[in-house]
Amino acid sequence: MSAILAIEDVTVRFGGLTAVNKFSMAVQKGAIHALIGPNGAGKSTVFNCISRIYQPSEGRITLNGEDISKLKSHSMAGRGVARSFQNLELFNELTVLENVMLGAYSRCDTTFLQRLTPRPKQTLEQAEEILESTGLKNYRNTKASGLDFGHQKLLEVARALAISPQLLLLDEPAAGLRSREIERLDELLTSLNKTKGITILLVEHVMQLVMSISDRISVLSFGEKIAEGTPTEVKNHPRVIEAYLGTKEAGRG
Ligand SMILES: Nc1ncnc2c1ncn2[C@@H]1O[C@H](COP(=O)(O)OP(=O)(O)OP(=O)(O)O)[C@@H](O)[C@H]1O
Repeated sequence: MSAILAIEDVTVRFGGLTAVNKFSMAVQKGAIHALIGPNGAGKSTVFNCISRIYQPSEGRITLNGEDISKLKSHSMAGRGVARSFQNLELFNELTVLENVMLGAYSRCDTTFLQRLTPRPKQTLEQAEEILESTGLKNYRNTKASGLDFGHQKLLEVARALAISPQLLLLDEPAAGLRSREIERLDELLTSLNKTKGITILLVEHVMQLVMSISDRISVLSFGEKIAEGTPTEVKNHPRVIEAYLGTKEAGRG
């Protein structure tokens, strides 16, 4: 395997606060990689650097070897990088199908005029296929606002799939989901990874999902990487136990 995404010595400062400090991580092509850590550890900040919403103060980020550190966020879709957001960003008054179809137009390899002239057949067929694979087919004509929360989270993933991504960035996809919904998300992400070869990087607090689907996990605490490895390695790492439970003593308990 080779790295699809490499983060090298990235530091992010907000005024006097160092939110991320010399953070490095490599996501291998075809892997499911999770970025975890306690609240305020710097996970979303790293995510926002990758999707080019934040500019690192120092360091380099490469995608398939290309330095993307200076690119604008809208050019990421054209490079096959899709992301879902922590807070749902759906078009509530549009149907499930329309939401997915619109997702396809965030791929910015077209001019504005071309985007105003849709390719209905191609986009419709692709959207139907995504609804089938994400289990949303029966909700095709339901407004996004009419879905329950679990299906809205699935729709957020479905919309990201509309650009046929090579790398899918998911920001807390399991937040607020019930156990059965987490299992469904687990099956979906595993299937997207195994059958479509999509590399997935997720930030997530729900350990049931992280430990089940991840090939590799990186752990941030106070902006610094404290551990990295397989789920088993990370779960038993003393610094991870300490970061989550507060003290080494608590970790042993
Ligand atoms: N735009 C910003 N301006 C100033 N400070 C920020 C900004 N974004 C994040 N921070 C700060 O950077 C630190 C890391 O925040 P970040 O949101 O990346 O953590 P996180 O690990 O994603 O947390 P959570 O799990 O709660 O979402 C925090 O102290 C946060 O307050």
